[in-house]
Amino acid sequence: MHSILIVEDESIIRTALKRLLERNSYRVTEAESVTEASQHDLNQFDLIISDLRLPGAPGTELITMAKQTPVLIMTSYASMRSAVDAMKLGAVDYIAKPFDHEDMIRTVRRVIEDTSKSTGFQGLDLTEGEDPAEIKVPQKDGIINVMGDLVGSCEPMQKFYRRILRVAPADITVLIQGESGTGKELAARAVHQHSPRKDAPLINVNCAAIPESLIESELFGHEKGSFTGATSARQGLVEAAEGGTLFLDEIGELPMEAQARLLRVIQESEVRRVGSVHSRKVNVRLVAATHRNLKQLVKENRFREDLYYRLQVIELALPPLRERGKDVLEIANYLIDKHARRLHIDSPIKLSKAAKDKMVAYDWPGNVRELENSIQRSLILADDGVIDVENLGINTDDWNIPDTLATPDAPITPEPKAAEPPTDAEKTDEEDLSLEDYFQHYVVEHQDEMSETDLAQKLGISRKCLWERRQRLGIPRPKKTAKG
Ligand SMILES: Nc1ncnc2c1ncn2[C@@H]1O[C@H](COP(=O)(O)OP(=O)(O)OP(=O)(O)O)[C@@H](O)[C@H]1O
Repeated sequence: MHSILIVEDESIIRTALKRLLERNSYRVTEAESVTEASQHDLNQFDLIISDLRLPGAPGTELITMAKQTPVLIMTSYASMRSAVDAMKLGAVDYIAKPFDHEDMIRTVRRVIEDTSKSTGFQGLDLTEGEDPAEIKVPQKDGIINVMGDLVGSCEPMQKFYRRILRVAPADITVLIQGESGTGKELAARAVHQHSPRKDAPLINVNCAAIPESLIESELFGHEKGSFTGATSARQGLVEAAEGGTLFLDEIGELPMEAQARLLRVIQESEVRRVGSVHSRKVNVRLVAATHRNLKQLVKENRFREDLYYRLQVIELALPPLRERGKDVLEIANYLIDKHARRLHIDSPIKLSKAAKDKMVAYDWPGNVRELENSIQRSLILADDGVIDVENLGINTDDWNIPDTLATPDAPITPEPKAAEPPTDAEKTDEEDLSLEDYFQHYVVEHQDEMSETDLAQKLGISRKCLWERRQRLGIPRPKKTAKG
C-alpha cells in the first residue's frame, strides 16, 4: 500500500483529503506544519501532499527536506502563479484548491506511477530500437507499441507516432485534434519529450477550465494596477514556459481577446502583459489541442481565422478508439496492469473471451477515458481474476441520450436506444448514477441563464470539473450560452 503524508493546517481540508485517499487505498499520515512533518522520516513516504501556505515555513521547504519523495503542492486558485514557482523549486506538480476529488486522485496516481517508473519500473517488455528520426523509442519488430504513456500498435497509431517523431524536433506550432478522451494530452507530452525543449518546462493549460475573466492575465500576465485586485505585477503562463512548450488544451474555448494576444505570441514571439504598453520577447513552442471543429468555429465567428491558420501549420489527428482495432485490448491490458498495481491486486487478472469480443465490437464514444473507467470498474467487480462482459459496464442498450442534448457540438455517441433495467453490477453504482442524473438535469435546466462559472459554483465543483463532466456525459455547452 502506498503511503502519503498530508501537510495541511486547515483540519477540515486535511480530514477530507485523508478520507478521500484512504477510500482509494492509500495509507495516510497527517501533519499541520513543516515542523511537525519533519518529525517523520520523509523518505518513507511515496508522496507528500502539502499546502503551500502553512503556519511557519511554507510547504515548498519540504521539497529539499524530502529529497527522494515527490512533493505535490496544494494552492488556492488565485495563487496559480506561486504554484508555478513551486514547480520551479522542484515540486512534482500542483493542484488548485478547492480541488476536485477526481482531479486529486488522478494526480496522486500519476505522480506515484511516474516516480516508480523513473526508479526502475518498466511497464512493458519492449526492446529499444532506432526510429527514422534517430530518437530512441521502444519498438518491437519495427513496430512502436508505446510512446510516452500512449499505448497501441495499430496502423493509424504507427502513422501517428511517426508523425510525432518527424514533427517534434522542428520548432513549429502543432495542433492536435481528436475526440474527447483519445489521448491529446499524452500526445502533447510526447511532442515535448521528443523535442530539443524536453528539459525545459512543459506548461499545461486547459483553456476551458480557467474563468474567462482571468484567462488573459493567467496566460499573459499583468502589470500592477491593471485591474481591481492586481496589487502587483505578475508573469503569465506563457512566460513561465520560457524555453519550453506551452500546451493549450481545448483552445477552441479561448475567448476572442485572448486569441488576439496569442496570435502575437505566435507571430512575433512577443507577449504583452495585461495593462502594459511594452512587449517582452518569449521563446516558447506552442502545442494546442481541441476536440472541436475549429474551421466551423471560424465560420461562426467564434475563432479568429488568422489564428486558425497559424495553428494548423502541422496537424496531428488522433484516431478515435473505435478505429484502432485490437489496440483496445492492448490498451485494456496496459490499464489492467496499471490499475491492478494501484489497487494492490496481486493475482493476475484476465479478460474473458466474451469481454474481449465485446470490447473490440463496442464503439467507445468516450474513447480511452471511457475504457479506463470501464477497466477500473471491472477490476473491482471481477470474480476469480476474470473480467467478464457484465463487469465492463458498457451495455450499449443503456445508451439513452435525451434528444434535447443532441446539438452539432455533441461528441459522437451511439444511436439512442431503449433503456433497459440496470444490471446488478450497475445497481452497485446507483449513488453515482443518481448524482450524475442530478448533475445532468441541473446543467440542462440552468445553462441558458447561468454562466459556466456560476453553474460550477452552484454545483460545488471546479469549472474544469464541470467541463470534464460535460464531455463525459455528452452535454455540450450550447452556443447561445457560451459566455464563460
Ligand atoms: N493510447 C493510450 N494508452 C494509454 N492510456 C491512454 C491512451 N490514450 C489516452 N489514455 C488515457 O486516457 C485518459 C484520457 O486521455 P487524455 O486526457 O490525454 O485525452 P484528451 O484527448 O486530452 O481528452 P479531452 O479532450 O477530454 O481533454 C487519460 O487517463 C490517459 O492517460
